[in-house]
Amino acid sequence: MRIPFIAGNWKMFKTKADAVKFAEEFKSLYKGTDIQAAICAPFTDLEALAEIFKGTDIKIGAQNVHFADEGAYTGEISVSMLEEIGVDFCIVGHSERRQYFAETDGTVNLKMKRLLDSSIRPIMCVGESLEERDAGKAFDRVRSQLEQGLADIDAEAAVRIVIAYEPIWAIGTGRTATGEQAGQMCEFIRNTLIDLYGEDTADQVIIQYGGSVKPANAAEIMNMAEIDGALVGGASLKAKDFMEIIDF
Ligand SMILES: O=C[C@H](O)COP(=O)(O)O
Repeated sequence: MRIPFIAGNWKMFKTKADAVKFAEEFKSLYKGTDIQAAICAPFTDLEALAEIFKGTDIKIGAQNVHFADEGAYTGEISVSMLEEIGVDFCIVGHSERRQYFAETDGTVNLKMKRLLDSSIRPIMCVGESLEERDAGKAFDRVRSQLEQGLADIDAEAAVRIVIAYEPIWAIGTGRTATGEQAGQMCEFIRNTLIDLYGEDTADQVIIQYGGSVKPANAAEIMNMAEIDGALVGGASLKAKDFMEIIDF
């Protein structure tokens, strides 16, 4: 039985003061639902969010992590540093990190393995560009991201993974994939997971859709059979909008 999971990804928005304001408002709106909710915030906001959400079901997530335990990696953050402040989830391989920070399927795989060896659950992002979609290569691209990102990860670990399907052409553009397009790719992801791990394991993996999810289209997306949740960018920045998505 998969518990639906809706996570906000704040990207590089919100100072600590902004985060505290959001969290207090969101906590007052959040009445507890059957949906798991989380906010993936900038590193500098995480400790404050952990403190405010303590004792609630609202989880917190980071947006990136380094795969090494420690070392001379200026500007990086380790898994233990995140664990120490009570982080529950961590996004890995978001298309913006692939595009602007040279994240590759190889580094995604290293980060996935390091996180799966910790208490933090990874949210691994996959998705094709518009050129790939137009060239009929969307499914090949996503399959290759899954195969490489999940290389050498066994079924026992794989059940803790969240996969977020985020078509790059739908991120921040207002151009959402239709429920049918998103549902079709998420079904393909489930079938790929069946090939890699067998039905029992694949059945337990949460698959989210991300890309211009808003209160107005959340129900259409969430009602697709193989979509278990959403990774929400822009619309997670306002407590009321994010709550409306969770209450779809
Ligand atoms: O991680 C979230 C996605 O990049 C979607 O962002 P968006 O909802 O602003 O399109």
